[in-house]
Amino acid sequence: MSAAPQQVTLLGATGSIGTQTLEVLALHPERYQVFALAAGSRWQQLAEQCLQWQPRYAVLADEQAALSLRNHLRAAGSHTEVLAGEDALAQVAAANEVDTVVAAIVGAAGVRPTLAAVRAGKRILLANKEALVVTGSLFMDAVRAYGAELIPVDSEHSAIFQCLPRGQAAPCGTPLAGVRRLLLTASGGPFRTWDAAQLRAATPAQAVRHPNWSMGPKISVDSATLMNKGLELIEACWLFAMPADRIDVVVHPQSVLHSMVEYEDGSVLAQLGTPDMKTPIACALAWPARIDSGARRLDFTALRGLDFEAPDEQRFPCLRLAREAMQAGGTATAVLNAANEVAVEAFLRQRLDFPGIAAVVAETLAHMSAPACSDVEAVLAVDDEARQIAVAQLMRRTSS
Ligand SMILES: NC(=O)C1=CN([C@@H]2O[C@H](COP(=O)(O)OP(=O)(O)OC[C@H]3O[C@@H](n4cnc5c(N)ncnc54)[C@H](OP(=O)(O)O)[C@@H]3O)[C@@H](O)[C@H]2O)C=CC1
Ligand SMILES: CC(=O)[C@@H](O)[C@H](O)COP(=O)(O)O
Ligand SMILES: [Mn+2]
Repeated sequence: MSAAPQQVTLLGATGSIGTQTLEVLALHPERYQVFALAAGSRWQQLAEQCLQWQPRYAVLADEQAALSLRNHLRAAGSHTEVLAGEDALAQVAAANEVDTVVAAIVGAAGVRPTLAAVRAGKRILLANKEALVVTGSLFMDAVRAYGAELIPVDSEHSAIFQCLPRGQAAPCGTPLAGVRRLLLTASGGPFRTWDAAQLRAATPAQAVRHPNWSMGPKISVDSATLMNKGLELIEACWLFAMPADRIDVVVHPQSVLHSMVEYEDGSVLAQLGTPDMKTPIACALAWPARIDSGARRLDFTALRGLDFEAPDEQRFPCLRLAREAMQAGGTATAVLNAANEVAVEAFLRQRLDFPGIAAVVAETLAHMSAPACSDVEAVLAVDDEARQIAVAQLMRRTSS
């Protein structure tokens, strides 16, 4: 007898990870059913997805956009119930009927809905790295306390997860025995070979043109500054209970080798594949089983070589800032993330130049004490304060 299909809630359905998740789900209708689709405000995109997938619920954070979606779906004869607001995101993440929650909202906006899924003990497929960067130990404590299952979707963390002994990966709480260090690969982004003068003139259109991956605008800019690798270093610290000084970053411009685990005996295990997020998404969905992802297969005879080099923290200081924030502890990583979100948004709106992103993050960190917090709402209050300080730093820079 075949098992009943898993019920999936997809947070961030209209985004890059969200749409690629639906592509994978479409290959396996016997294994997965969509229970809820959720996004921020782009109701037309969500409407199309709802008409195709007929989920029980559709949720938009934006109330006005939810009204438009409700009217549209009613007129089209859809039975999908439309909900609005942050509480509704948490509701569909925690609903009893749901087995798996794909956490693919971008930024700290994903903290509360993702934690709702954690507290309901769901199987969580985590793309929303910022949720972990912001809440860190509170997030991992909740995973353990509520018996949730956490499977990484981020390509590097999926690679590490696959290279660790099966069944012993996150959330272990202590570094795995026998593991010496983790090696995170970085593409180096679109500006890998650019000098300081070129970086000062870099435009948003150039920054979002990633050499290997097709992704949303925020993470694409993070890749260009190397803040993405900084956020991933913090993400790896929490997921694999590794201190920051046992995680190295190595630039690998081809993005074919997605990260590595070095063991005490000198063995280094790596996971390889074409740069296509459908592979880690399918891996997380079916883990420990393996299913077709629809990704193009890796043709070794077509590879022109795999290159590796050290990251340049002079030109790309965000990686160092992230490592230092992790080592500082308290809520420093929440401050780093909040300032980065403000600065990236300003850069995308052409209100800040490219080097200004790292500068605003550094100045915000310097202006805050970043105390340790014992609950998530207190961390989110620090996030809020950091955003206000980052905006003040932005205004100071643009008025001088
Ligand atoms: N794209 C990729 O290849 C990878 C992404 N990730 C991570 O996955 C996450 C998503 O990235 P990506 O898909 O690129 O981002 P996108 O910008 O493409 O999509 C973001 C999604 O989040 C939704 N969203 C934004 N704000 C809110 C909100 N306040 N409440 C509810 N939903 C909201 C958007 O809805 P709307 O469309 O309505 O605005 C959209 O569905 C990020 O944390 C990123 O770092 C990790 C590895 C790879
Ligand atoms: C696909 C994925 O996981 C992204 O986080 C990707 O790694 C970004 O590439 P960079 O290595 O350039 O940050
Ligand atoms: Mn990644």
